[in-house]
Amino acid sequence: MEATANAHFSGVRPDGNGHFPFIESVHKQPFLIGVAGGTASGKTTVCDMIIQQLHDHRVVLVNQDSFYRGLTPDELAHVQEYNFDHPDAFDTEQLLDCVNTLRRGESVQIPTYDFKRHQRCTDTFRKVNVADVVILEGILIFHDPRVRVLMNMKIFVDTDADVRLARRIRRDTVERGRDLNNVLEQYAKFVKPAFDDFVLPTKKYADVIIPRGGDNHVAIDLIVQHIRTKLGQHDLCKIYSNVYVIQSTYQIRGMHTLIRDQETTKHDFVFYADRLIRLVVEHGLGHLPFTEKQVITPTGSVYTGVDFCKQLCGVSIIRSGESMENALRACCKGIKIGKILIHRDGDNGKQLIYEKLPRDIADRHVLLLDPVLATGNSAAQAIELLLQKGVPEARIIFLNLISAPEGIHLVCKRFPLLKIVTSEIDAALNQEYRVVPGMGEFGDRYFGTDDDVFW
Ligand SMILES: Nc1ncnc2c1ncn2[C@@H]1O[C@H](COP(=O)(O)OP(=O)(O)O)[C@@H](O)[C@H]1O
Ligand SMILES: Nc1ccn([C@@H]2O[C@H](COP(=O)(O)O)[C@@H](O)[C@H]2O)c(=O)n1
Ligand SMILES: [Mg+2]
Repeated sequence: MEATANAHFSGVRPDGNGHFPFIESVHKQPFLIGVAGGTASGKTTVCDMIIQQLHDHRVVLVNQDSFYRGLTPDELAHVQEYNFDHPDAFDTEQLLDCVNTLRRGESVQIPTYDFKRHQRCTDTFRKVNVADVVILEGILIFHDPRVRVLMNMKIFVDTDADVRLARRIRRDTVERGRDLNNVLEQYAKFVKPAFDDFVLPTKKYADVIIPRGGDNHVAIDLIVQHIRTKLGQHDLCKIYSNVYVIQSTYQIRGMHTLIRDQETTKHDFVFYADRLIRLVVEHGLGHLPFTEKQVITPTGSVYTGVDFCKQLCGVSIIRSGESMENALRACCKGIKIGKILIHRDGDNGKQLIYEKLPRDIADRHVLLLDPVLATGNSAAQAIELLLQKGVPEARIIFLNLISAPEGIHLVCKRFPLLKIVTSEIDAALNQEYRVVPGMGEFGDRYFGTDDDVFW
């Protein structure tokens, strides 16, 4: 990408929330958790425990059972031959519709199912309102990739088959009015083979596997703690539409695990921090306006694409921000990069002591670089300076690896038009104003000036 002047801007306009239509708005919908596992493994019990512990959030439970297809008279006449454990027993299209409705923030009517009659209760629906967390639970809830892909977190409840069978016998004879012989026959003929063929193969999709279901309080506490952290991030993205957290993947979480580990060597820290920085920079560039452009390919065909925004520059907040310059240069050939040094002046705030910025900065989009957003004081001071230099607030994109909620509140309240692009939002600041869990002094670890480094 060239970083020369004279770019012309696209006709693409931000929507009412200031988003460009090509940017996906991740994390704005309810946090979706999938809970799968064999019959009577304790899925419902685990969900109830999670809901109880998340009492200060709006959580709704949607059971896959509600989407069982009602049996036709013919199927009903041969119910002993019907496989309720096969994926086709469920109306997954309807389940998908309901989940998507909830994701759009709308309430939905969920069907109710009668296990005694093997029928839908045609006149009874359960209204499920919009919530912070939606839990989808069912033996085959991970089976359809279209449903699976919507989940922010996937849990598999793993309970011994004998224990499950014992529970199933008790439940089906007591609650579902079944005869013991029929329960055993159905189990051998359908439930067990379908578990092996359809349920167990979905265990690999789980982020968390809970052995022993509801008895495993440690696992459930950890899951709830994780959901709370994620909801914190989630809430911030809902409050501030200008905060973008890059979509989390195992690769990204793996890189974060490495750079946050105090025992990671300087070499590895730099390597993985650089990879993450590159991702954040690329995501940040995706928020720049663009123009449509047609080119002729070597086959002589027309390819209609886009042309990058050319009026941009980087500004790093010294010293940590300088670690992000290489990634920006690698993405934007010849980009101008200015610098701002903010010196801590006692406990009462920050003092700017150095700035070197492109003279025409007011005409450019600015990518502000600092790997950690903690209190937000340095960032706010740097942003104030950019505004004084004539940079419109809406043309500033602040890129960082980790943001603390306190910093996000400060920056977003003061500068509502600016965008923040980050790779993770952490839990909070501690009493020393350090981000927790955080990753320590980024500059020291990156530039090797930390006395305690392990290498
Ligand atoms: N840890 C447990 N100890 C004893 N009984 C349990 C435990 N977990 C679940 N149960 C019982 O086993 C049956 C099945 O549990 P449930 O949570 O409904 O499983 P699932 O939703 O996976 O089918 C229920 O009757 C429930 O009360
Ligand atoms: N009419 C029906 C419908 C379903 N089943 C069985 O329910 C099981 C799933 O529910 P869990 O709470 O155990 O996850 C599944 O194994 C079906 O065999 C049924 O018996 N009758
Ligand atoms: Mg259940």
